[in-house]
Amino acid sequence: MAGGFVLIVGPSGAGKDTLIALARAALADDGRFSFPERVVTRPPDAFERHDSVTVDEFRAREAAGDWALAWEAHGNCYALTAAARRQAESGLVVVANISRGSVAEARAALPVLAVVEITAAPEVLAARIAARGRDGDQGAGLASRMRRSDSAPEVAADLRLINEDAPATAAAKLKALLLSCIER
Ligand SMILES: Nc1ncnc2c1ncn2[C@@H]1O[C@H](COP(=O)(O)OP(=O)(O)O)[C@@H](O)[C@H]1O
Ligand SMILES: O=P(O)(O)OC[C@H]1O[C@H](OP(=O)(O)OP(=O)(O)O)[C@H](O)[C@@H]1O
Repeated sequence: MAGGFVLIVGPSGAGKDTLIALARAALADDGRFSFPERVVTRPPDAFERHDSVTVDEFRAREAAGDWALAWEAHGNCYALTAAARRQAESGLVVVANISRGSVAEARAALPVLAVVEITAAPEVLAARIAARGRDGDQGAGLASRMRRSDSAPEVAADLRLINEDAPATAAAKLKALLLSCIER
């Protein structure tokens, strides 16, 4: 089996973290998959398991070559680690959420098995972000996330999931795509 990344992208509120968490739970006993934590300069929260670091720590680790892919958005710095890349290179299917703007760079620099775009109608996104209530999800933060949805680049995705029904519906399709990566 050739390992590599399955990259999850889409606008704020589409359900990326939700579907990744459901797929991770469904595949928890399957050692062929990895769902590594991203490194983010955001305090720990209940919405996404991530490795929370300061900006200074992020920059120091960047200088040390610790990142496989890094980007900035919403006033935060984000990275996938070199350790995650080594997992992909050693044969695991590594599932991670990145920026739509980083897809081309990721395809050029990393072993990428598939890009999955999660989406939903703009009014659905706005309602979900407002209801989510994470720091930055209200007022100007909500407006900025919605503007970013509109201005994002077209994504060359291998699978597009419209997550407007129950989360389990799209999560089952994501799980099927992940298992198909193993069988290639
Ligand atoms: N299919 C769905 N139906 C209803 N609510 C959903 C669905 N998928 C996700 N949500 C909710 O929408 C909000 C945004 O989901 P989240 O996974 O944080 O999106 P993203 O990571 O793409 O920004 C969360 O509060 C989540 O519980
Ligand atoms: O360039 P974009 O495609 O707009 O994506 C920018 C960032 O936003 C999302 O992160 P985050 O989880 O912080 O935000 P979200 O939950 O509101 O999508 C996504 O995972 C990227 O890290």
